[in-house]
Amino acid sequence: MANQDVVFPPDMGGIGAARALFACRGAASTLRSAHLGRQGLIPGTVDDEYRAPRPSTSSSWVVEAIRASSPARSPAVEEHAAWTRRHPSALGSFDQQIASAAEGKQVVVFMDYDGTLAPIVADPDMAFMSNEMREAVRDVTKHFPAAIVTGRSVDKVHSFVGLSELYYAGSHGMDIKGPTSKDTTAAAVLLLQPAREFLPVIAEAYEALVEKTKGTPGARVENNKFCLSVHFRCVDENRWSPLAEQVKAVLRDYPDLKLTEGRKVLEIRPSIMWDKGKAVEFLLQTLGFDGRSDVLPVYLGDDRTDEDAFKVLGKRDHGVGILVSKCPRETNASYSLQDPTEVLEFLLRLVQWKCRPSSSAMCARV
Ligand SMILES: O=P(O)(O)OC[C@H]1O[C@H](O[C@H]2O[C@H](CO)[C@@H](O)[C@H](O)[C@H]2O)[C@H](O)[C@@H](O)[C@@H]1O
Repeated sequence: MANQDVVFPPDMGGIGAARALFACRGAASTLRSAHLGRQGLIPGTVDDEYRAPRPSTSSSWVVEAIRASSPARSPAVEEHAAWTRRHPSALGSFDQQIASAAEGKQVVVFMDYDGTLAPIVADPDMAFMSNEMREAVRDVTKHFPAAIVTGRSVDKVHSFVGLSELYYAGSHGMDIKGPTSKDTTAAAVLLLQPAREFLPVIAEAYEALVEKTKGTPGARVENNKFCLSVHFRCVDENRWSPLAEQVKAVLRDYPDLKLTEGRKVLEIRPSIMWDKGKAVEFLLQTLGFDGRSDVLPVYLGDDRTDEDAFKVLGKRDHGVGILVSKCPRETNASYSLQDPTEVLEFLLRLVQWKCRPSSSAMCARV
C-alpha cells in the first residue's frame, strides 16, 4: 500500500512512468496470471467464467491470484508505457476521444466504490469517500443518470456514499435499488434481487466462514447480504494458503455458491449467471436506454469483477470503460485512471463538459 496514493500526471511517460512502477510492484505477475487464465490454468482471471475451485485442487491459484492483486516485482518501463498506450488516460483523452464520443448522446455514469470512489484501506469499515468526491458524485447525478455498482451490500455503500439520488447495484449487482426523493437518507427503492432464494444459504455460509477462519489472525469475513468477502489484507502472507484452504473447505458444503477473487479478498456468491455486467445491462434497460446508439454508458472500476461490466460496454461498442489502476493489467477497459484522485478529476471534467457554454444544459440552475 505504501505507494498506492501517489498521484502521477495523466500523460505519464519517461520519468513519470518510471515513478509509477514503484507504485506498481509486480504488475508483470498480474499480466502473467491473466495470460495463464486465458489458457485455462488459473480460474477467476479476466477472461474466465468465475467459478468455485475444484475441491481436489490445491489453493495455489487462489493465493497466486491474491498475490497478483498485490504485485511484488516491477515490470519494465516499456511494458508500462505500452500498456498506457493501449489504455490511455481518460483525462488525457478527455477532449479528443471521450467528449467527442459523448457529443449529442445521453451519458450514463456507472461507478464502482472501493478503489474507485474511495481509496483502498486496511479496514473495510473505514473505506470512506472524501466530501469532495461526494460533491462531485452529487453533481454527476444532477446532469446524468448515475449508479454505484459494487460488491458491498447496498445498505453499507449507501451509508458511505450518503446520496439517494442515484441507483445502487450492491452485492455485485444482485441487489438493485433506484433513487428515492432528494434529501432522504432512506435506502432506495427495490428494483431487482435475482438471488433472493440464496439469502438463507449465504447467511449460513457466513456463520460457517466466521467459525472456520476465527483462528487466523487478521482474517475477516464481511457479510455483503447476497455475497460474502473473506479479507486477506491484514493476514500474514504465509497464512494465505491455509486461509484459502479453509474457505474452500467451507464451500464444499455449499455447492450452490462459487468463489471469485478481488483485491486481497475472496468473494463467495451464488452460482447464478449474474454479475456487474448484467446489472449494467439491467439498469440501461430500466432507464429505457437499451440498444440505443444515442446513449453512452461510462463505467469506472478498479477490480476484476468490474471486467464483466467493461465487457458489456465493449459488446455495445460505444461505451467507455475506464480501469482505475496504477499498474498494467489485462483489462477489457479502453481507458485508465490511476486512482480515486484522478477519478474525482474525471467526474469534475465530465460535469464541466456538460455545462460548457455551448451546451444546452441548464447548469446555472442546479
Ligand atoms: O465492487 P467494489 O465496490 O470494489 O467492492 C469489492 C470489495 O471491496 C471491499 O474490499 C476492498 O476494499 C477494502 C477497503 O478499502 C479493502 O480493505 C479490501 O482489501 C478490498 O478488497 C469490500 O470490503 C469487499 O466486501 C468487496 O467485495
